[in-house]
Amino acid sequence: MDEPAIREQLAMLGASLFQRGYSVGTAGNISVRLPDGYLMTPTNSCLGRLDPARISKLGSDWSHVGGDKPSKEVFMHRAVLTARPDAGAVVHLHSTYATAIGCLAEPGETAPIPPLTPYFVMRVGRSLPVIRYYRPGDAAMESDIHEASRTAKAVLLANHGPVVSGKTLADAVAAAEELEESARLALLLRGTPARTLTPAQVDDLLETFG
Ligand SMILES: O=C(CO)COP(=O)(O)O
Ligand SMILES: [Zn+2]
Repeated sequence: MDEPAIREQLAMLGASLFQRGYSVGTAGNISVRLPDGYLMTPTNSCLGRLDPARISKLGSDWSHVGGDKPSKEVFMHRAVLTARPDAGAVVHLHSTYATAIGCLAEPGETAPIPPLTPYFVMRVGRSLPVIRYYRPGDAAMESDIHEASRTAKAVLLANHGPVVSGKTLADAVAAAEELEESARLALLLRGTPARTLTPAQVDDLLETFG
């Protein structure tokens, strides 16, 4: 896909996430890797009303080269895209159930959402590291997210929300949706003796689809 088509797709998927309640107000941001840099949603923009022509463009050195002023979370996106050379896009949301899990007093460090269903394992993977709270836009979060992203497709920012990568923008969006549904299941089943997938079943999924 060329850059104009990716801009259109970004606006279309942003609107789709917004319309279905995965993002409210001006929460969340999305980035896409390009051959000559990155596209990033503008700061304070609503994912439901992105103008393809005004989406921010950053050069390969992450400097702002076009469009509106980029998201304040450039450091968050840079952390993931530099740690994961295979990742083509990053979606950050404040989706309700994943964020709720990130607000638990003890969400756990690496597996705040258990492997309840195959698609969670296939889309998000084995681990979901929890990153300690940082103020939105704080450049200090970059090293923690970078380190965790070397081995995890997605991380959960405590008291803030998920950050999910994918090979393509469509993959990253699908993984963010799957993560939210799994968080919802995990909270629905909280306190109920649920059956999770076994380590062997998780291995089988990752060997087959990973
Ligand atoms: O989700 C957000 C902050 O974490 C939204 O910030 P931006 O509007 O700067 O992208
Ligand atoms: Zn945020």
